Amino acid sequence: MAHTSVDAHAARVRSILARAMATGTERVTLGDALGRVTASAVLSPVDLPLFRNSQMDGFAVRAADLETGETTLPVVGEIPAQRGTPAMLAPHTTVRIMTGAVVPEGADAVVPVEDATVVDDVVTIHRPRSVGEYVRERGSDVTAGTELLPASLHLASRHLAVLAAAGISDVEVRSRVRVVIVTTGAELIEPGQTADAGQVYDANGVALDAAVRACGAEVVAAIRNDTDDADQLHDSLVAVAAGADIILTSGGISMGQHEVVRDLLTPLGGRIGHIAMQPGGPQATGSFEGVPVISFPGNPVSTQISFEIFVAPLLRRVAGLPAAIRTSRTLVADVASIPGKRQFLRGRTVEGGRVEVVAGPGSHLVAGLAASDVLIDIPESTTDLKAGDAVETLQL
Ligand SMILES: Nc1nc2c(c(=O)[nH]1)N[C@H]1C(S)=C(S)[C@@H](COP(=O)(O)OP(=O)(O)OC[C@H]3O[C@@H](n4cnc5c(N)ncnc54)[C@H](O)[C@@H]3O)O[C@H]1N2
Ligand code: MOO
Repeated sequence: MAHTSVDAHAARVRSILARAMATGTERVTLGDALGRVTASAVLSPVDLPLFRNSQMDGFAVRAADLETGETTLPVVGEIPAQRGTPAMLAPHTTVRIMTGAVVPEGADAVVPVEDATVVDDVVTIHRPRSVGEYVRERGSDVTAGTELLPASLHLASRHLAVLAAAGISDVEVRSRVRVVIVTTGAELIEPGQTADAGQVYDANGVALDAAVRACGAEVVAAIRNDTDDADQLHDSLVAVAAGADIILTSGGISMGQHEVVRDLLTPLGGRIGHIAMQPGGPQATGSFEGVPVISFPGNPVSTQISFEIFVAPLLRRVAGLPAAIRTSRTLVADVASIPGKRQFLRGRTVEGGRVEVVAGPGSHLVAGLAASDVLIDIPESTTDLKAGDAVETLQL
C-alpha cells in the first residue's frame, strides 16, 4: 500500500465492507425503535383521531339550538374522556364534555366552559356558535390506509408517537451492522485503574464503541488484547466472529517487533502497509473467518480519524444518518503540511466562517482532537497555506 491514496484506500474499504452493509430487516418494539431506520413505509391501520372528540372542556351543543343569540339549555349529563359511546344529544339540551371525550351524536359543536355561565343545571350561552367549532373530526389527521411514515426514515420520538397513537406496537426496521471492536497493546489498561510505569489507558476502545454506535451500528463484542500474542487474539476472535459483520481493530500494525494484528492477519492474507495520510499512515485490511477486518493504527488520534474517514461514512449511510458536513472555510493563520500526505489537521471554527488549527500534527495529541470541532482536509500536493486561504473542513 506504499503510495495508496486516501481515496483509493477508502474505495478498498468500501468494497471489502459492501456485503456487511447489505443488512436485512427485523421487527422491534417501539421501546427499542428509537434511532432505527424504517425498512418499509408504515401505513395507518386506523383513522386519527380514532373518533370525533372534543377539543375543549365545555358543553356539547347543537349549533342550530343557539342561532337566536343568547340561549339557555338544561345540562342533562356529563361525558368524560373514557371508554364507551355516549347517548345521543336530545334537541335543546346540552351535556358537559371533557377534552378528548366522544362528541355524542346529535351534537355538532362544543362551547368552552369559559364562554358559558352555569347556574345549577342550566347553562347560558351568550352567542351563536358555528357547526364544527371545537370538534376534532375522526380522520382529520390521518385516514386509514394512508402512509404514516416513509421507508428509510431515521426514527425519532415524534415518529414513535404517531405509531403508538395509531395502535402500532412494533415496526420493521433495517438490521444494524454488527461490529466487533478490538484494541491491542500489552501497555493497555482500563480507565479507572492506577497506571504503572509504561501503562496506557485504553482510549480507543471507548472511542470506537461510541463512534460505532453514533453511526447507528451495534457493538456486539469488545476485546482488549493486552498481550502481544496473536494466538490469543485469534482465540478471542473465534468466539465472537460468527455474530459479527465487521471487525475493527486498533494498534499492532506498524513496523515493531510485537505487532499482534499484523501477525494475526498476515498468514490470513491480510494487507498491511502505509497510505498517504497523516495521521493514519499505517492501515490494514483482512478477513477473519469470512468477516472483513479493518485495522487502524493505535495512536488515538489516528484510530479516531481513520474510523471517521474510512468506516463512518458507510455506517451512516446504511443507518439512514446524514453524511458528515463538509464546508469550505478560510484559515486564521498560515499552515504548513507534509508533502505527499493528505493531512487531517484538528481545527476549531471561529466567527466569520474561519477555522484555526488547535493542535500539532502528532497523532498522540488526544486532547487536541477533543478541542477540535472539524478536521481540516489538506490535499497531498499542498504544502503551504496562508492565512485567508480556503480549506475544506469536515464536521466532527
Ligand atoms: N519504524 C516505524 N515506526 C512507526 C511507524 C513507521 O512507519 N515506522 N509508523 C508510526 C505511526 S505513523 C503510527 S500511527 C504508529 C502505529 O502503530 P501501531 O498501529 O502498531 O500502534 P501501536 O504501536 O500499538 O500504538 C501506537 C501508540 O498508540 C498507543 N495506543 C495503542 N492503542 C491504544 C489505545 N487503545 N488507547 C490509547 N492509546 C493506544 C500506544 O500506546 C502507542 O503509543 O506506529 C508508528 N511507528
Ligand atoms: O500515521 Mo500515524 O497515524 O501519524 O501516528
